[in-house]
Amino acid sequence: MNQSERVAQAWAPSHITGFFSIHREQDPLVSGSCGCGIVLEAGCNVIASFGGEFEILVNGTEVDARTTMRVVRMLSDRPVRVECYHQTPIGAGFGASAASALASAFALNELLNLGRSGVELSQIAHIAEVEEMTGLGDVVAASRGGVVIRKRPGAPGVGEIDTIPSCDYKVFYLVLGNLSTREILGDRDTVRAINHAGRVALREILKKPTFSRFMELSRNFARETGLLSDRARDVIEAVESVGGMASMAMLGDVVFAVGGERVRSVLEEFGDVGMTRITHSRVKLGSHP
Ligand SMILES: Nc1ncnc2c1ncn2[C@@H]1O[C@H](COP(=O)(O)OP(=O)(O)O)[C@@H](O)[C@H]1O
Ligand SMILES: CC(C)(COP(=O)(O)O)[C@@H](O)C(=O)O
Repeated sequence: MNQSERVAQAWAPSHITGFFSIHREQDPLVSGSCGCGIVLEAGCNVIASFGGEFEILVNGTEVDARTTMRVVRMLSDRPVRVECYHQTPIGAGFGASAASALASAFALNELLNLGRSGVELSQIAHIAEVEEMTGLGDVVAASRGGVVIRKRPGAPGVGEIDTIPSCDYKVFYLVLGNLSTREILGDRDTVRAINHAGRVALREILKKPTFSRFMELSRNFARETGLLSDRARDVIEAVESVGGMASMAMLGDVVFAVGGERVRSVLEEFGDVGMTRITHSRVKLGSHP
């Protein structure tokens, strides 16, 4: 196979944040977020190959994927084609931009024989997310897997994280609408509300790091920040009425829920229900079903 025919593949998990606080410094490596979230079996597959020009396709369509383009420019000075195939919705609080940035970094490292380490590549994806304001803590979490507590902000290898011991719970989700992370992170009043509620939630989860406590604190966070839409609140109450647990995926108008088939039935009354599960997998080479 000549070099121009080479391709490299990587996969990274998506991630839903339940609650967070924002920490922005001059240096993107020490910028990020604190909080807690769940890493998902559904993520993003990336195929990298050589091309006549720099090209990024997202689900088959050429788009202005600035976060991923930053990753490309940090790793390659020759034209490459990066194809991102998402297994979760985009712009809906699933950390899709982070998953694609991570998987792109790993695929390009393989394609170009760069010899970078996992932490170095994850830091490049984190920098791209922070500088494009499409995320703060998703890369850190997706680099670890499971239910990840971000105790101190910063890129992989810089921030401090821990985990909540958990099973790979089945996670249902209902997409009610999209939110722009960039817009929300740029709104001063919302950021102030997020930081206050996020600090309280982090303090509480560290006292009792259990999955049910995470879900309870996430729901309270969504209410206290004013980010929870009326419709999402109705959905969460309906899930809780059958003994399930639910909250809002940050930052998307999306409800995520756990609690078995009775929860799926309740959610189906409100619209099309997606399903994935928590995973302890993390970014890796190759594709992932
Ligand atoms: N490869 C990519 N795939 C999807 N979105 C991308 C990609 N690269 C950059 N983006 C940008 O990231 C945005 C989605 O990021 P965000 O609003 O944080 O939501 P989420 O990360 O939860 O999907 C997209 O609207 C797009 O502008
Ligand atoms: C919540 C958010 C700031 C954005 O998440 P998303 O919209 O999925 O990119 C996340 O990056 C985090 O730091 O927890």
